[in-house]
Amino acid sequence: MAEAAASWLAERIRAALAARGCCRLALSGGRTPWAMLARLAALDLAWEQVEVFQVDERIAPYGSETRNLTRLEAILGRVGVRLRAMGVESPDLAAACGRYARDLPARFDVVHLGLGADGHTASLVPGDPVVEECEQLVALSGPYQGERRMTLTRPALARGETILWLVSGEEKRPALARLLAGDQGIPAGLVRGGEQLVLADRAAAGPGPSGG
Ligand SMILES: O=C1O[C@H](COP(=O)(O)O)[C@@H](O)[C@H](O)[C@H]1O
Repeated sequence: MAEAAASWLAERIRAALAARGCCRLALSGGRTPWAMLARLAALDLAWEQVEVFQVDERIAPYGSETRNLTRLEAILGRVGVRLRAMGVESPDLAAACGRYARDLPARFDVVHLGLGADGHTASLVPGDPVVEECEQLVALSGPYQGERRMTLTRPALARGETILWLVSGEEKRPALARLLAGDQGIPAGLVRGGEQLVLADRAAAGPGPSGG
C-alpha cells in the first residue's frame, strides 16, 4: 500500500509541477503515512517547488514524539520541501489557527487523510464540536488521546482537488466500510472534496471475493 500510494502521489506531484510549476499538499500524521512518505522522499522530484501543509497537529512542544511535524521533518525535511508547520507552540492558539488559515492555498493538489478505528479523520473527532465547524478553516479540538489538537476543518479539507485516503490495519475495517458507504455518522464520512481515492491494506480491506 505504501509503495502504491507513493507512486500515485509522485505522479500527482509531477503533473502539478508540469502544469503550474508548483504543488501543494496537505499531509496527515498518525502512524500510517510514514512508510509512504519515506518511499516518496527517495524519489527524484523538484521538491523545492512542493509546499506541504499539515492536516492536523498535537498541541505539544517542538520536537515532541507525538507531534506529526516531528516525523514530517525527519522524512521530508532533508529533501527540501517547503514545510508549513501549524503554530501549536503559540501562547494564543486561536490566533495561530487564524494565521494558518490565512496562509492556506485556495486549492490543494492532494489532501492526504487517515482513518481512525472510531471514524475520526484529521483531528475531527467523533462528538467534538469541531466536526460541525464550517466557518473557520483551522480550529482546535480535543483533548483526544491525551492531547489537544489543531486541525484543518471540513471546508479546508474540501479544498483538495483529490483526497487520498490511506487506511491500514484490521481494527479499521468497520470504519472503512462506513467510509466507503458514505456514512455521515462518522467524521470521515462528512469529508467532501474532488476525486476521492481510498487505498487500504489487506488487513483493513478484509478478504476479497475469493476469501484470499
Ligand atoms: O490522530 C490521528 O489519526 C489519524 C489516523 O491515523 P492512522 O495512523 O491510524 O492512519 C491521522 O490521519 C491524523 O493525522 C492523526 O493526527
